Amino acid sequence: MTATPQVVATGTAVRLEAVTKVFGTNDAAVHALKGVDLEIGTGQLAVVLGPSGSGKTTLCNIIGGIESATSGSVTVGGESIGGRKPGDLGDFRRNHVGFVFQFFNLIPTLTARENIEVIIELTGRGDKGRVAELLDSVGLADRADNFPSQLSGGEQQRVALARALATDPAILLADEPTGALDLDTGRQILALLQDLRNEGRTVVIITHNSSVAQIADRVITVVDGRIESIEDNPSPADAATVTW
Ligand SMILES: Nc1ncnc2c1ncn2[C@@H]1O[C@H](COP(=O)(O)OP(=O)(O)OP(=O)(O)O)[C@@H](O)[C@H]1O
Repeated sequence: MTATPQVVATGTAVRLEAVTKVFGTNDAAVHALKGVDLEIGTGQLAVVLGPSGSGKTTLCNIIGGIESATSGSVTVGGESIGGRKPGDLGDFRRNHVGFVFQFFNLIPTLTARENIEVIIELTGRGDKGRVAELLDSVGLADRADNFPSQLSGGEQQRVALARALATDPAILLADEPTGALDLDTGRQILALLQDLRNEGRTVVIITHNSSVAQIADRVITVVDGRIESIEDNPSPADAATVTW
């Protein structure tokens, strides 16, 4: 009798080849990425680690179509975006990517529900009838009518996560999602991100916190604009056990 084959990632969600990014020109040029090659599989949770200024956010922004690469090839969700300017990538972002940021970036004059609805209106993707379900999925069913100022940091990050999911993105990019949170609250956000990975979504977490790498399928370390290492972890830790 043959063993049942283990189902692993079925494709490539992100592929970067020889990607460079230079900000500014001549004497003022900053070489933020100096030839980056990497792959992230569909349904993987990848953590991009690196010290401050190493190029993590630049990498995240290029994957998400917020910045364009100076050179190299960038393929995300099957779309080749390497040579395209951010202004031409609106459809790409709407169709493929959800973003979560360190400081939540909620609109202060809108309630939790409205912060999600506005993204559905702006992108034309998602279903306003699912907003309550989205808030429930991040444990905030009873806070829909609260403004950001009435929510804790962790709760605001949950709203931001629900907002990112409203358009049903194939890839979720989270730049320092626990950076403004205490340990317990940060762990809860990591657990939600891990749940999304377990549901088959591709999740990329950018952080300088090496403890977060414990929950990753793939750990990509960036140093001084270059990939220092890419390591695969066959048995990622449960987010609830991670500490820092
Ligand atoms: N718009 C910009 N103009 C000029 N230089 C930039 C710009 N954005 C980033 N840089 C530079 O590119 C390099 C990489 O920055 P990046 O923000 O990607 O690093 P990071 O690893 O995310 O850092 P941190 O952890 O501190 O956020 C840094 O030297 C930074 O100063």
